[in-house]
Amino acid sequence: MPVSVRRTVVIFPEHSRKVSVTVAASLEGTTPVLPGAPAPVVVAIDGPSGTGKSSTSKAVAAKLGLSYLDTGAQYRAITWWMLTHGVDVDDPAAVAEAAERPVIESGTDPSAPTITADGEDAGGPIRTPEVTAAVSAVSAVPEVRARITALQRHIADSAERGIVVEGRDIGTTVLPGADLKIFLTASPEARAARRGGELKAQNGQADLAATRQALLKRDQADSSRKTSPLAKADDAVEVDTTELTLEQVIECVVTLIEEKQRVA
Ligand SMILES: Nc1ncnc2c1ncn2[C@@H]1O[C@H](COP(=O)(O)OP(=O)(O)OP(=O)(O)O)[C@@H](O)[C@H]1O
Ligand SMILES: Nc1ccn([C@H]2C[C@H](O)[C@@H](COP(=O)(O)O)O2)c(=O)n1
Repeated sequence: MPVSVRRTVVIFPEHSRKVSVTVAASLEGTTPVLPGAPAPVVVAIDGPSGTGKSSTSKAVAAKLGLSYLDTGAQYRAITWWMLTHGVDVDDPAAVAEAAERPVIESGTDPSAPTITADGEDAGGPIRTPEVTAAVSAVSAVPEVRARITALQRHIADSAERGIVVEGRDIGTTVLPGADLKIFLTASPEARAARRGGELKAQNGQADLAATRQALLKRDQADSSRKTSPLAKADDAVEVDTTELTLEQVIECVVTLIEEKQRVA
């Protein structure tokens, strides 16, 4: 819950002038909004699996003092809840009927994002192969999308300093009025190699061909569903990350945001 704290903050250091302001800061450490701070900026980052959305969005948000929302984690959390509550995830009617039941909560600190379902930490279980295999089917159900989209808009509206929201349909559907829209891409080979690197670190081995197949299968399901499929918004900036390091992608997005803020 927000509390009021008095802090002395140097707003114009170049003039050695200290200005004392009363700022609202949350006990969880949310950065306060200061007079003269840039206007809140809303950034949508979309793209297929393994293009670097999460890594880039988290780092950019941390650098610029913005909130961060991983919308894929929300779809994974509702999928995990359904799998553990006996809902048949291959039956769209059963999924639709259960869509309102779990309470899904996201923590938006980019240095420690969290996700819970009915208060239970879902951060680990949502990354299991079972959830990954079922999430495209669950997230295709319109009732699930309506519920999660409303939650995402509420979180974005509440972000005082601005937010980086990453997913598949943020620029097209969730936040069509975002200040900046980025669409990340990369070749299937590059994406498989990146995911393969993660799997190797976890299990000591990785089957690159199978990883590539699984990525493409999920892309196909996410791009072909009827309700808000994975798609680039007409006004999104496309960044092909195939030949870029993660640091270069982060720098590119930070520069695009700063340019937007300068002209705003
Ligand atoms: N430009 C890059 N060069 C090399 N590796 C990268 C790059 N961008 C991201 N990675 C690595 O690729 C892996 C996948 O990145 P990340 O999870 O950010 O992708 P994503 O688009 O969010 O995927 P998903 O949609 O499946 O969650 C991570 O291990 C990350 O460190
Ligand atoms: N805005 C979004 C975000 C995610 N999804 C679905 C489709 C993905 O396959 C799945 C998991 O996302 P990831 O954790 O891999 O980013 O969630 C979606 O439909 N819309």
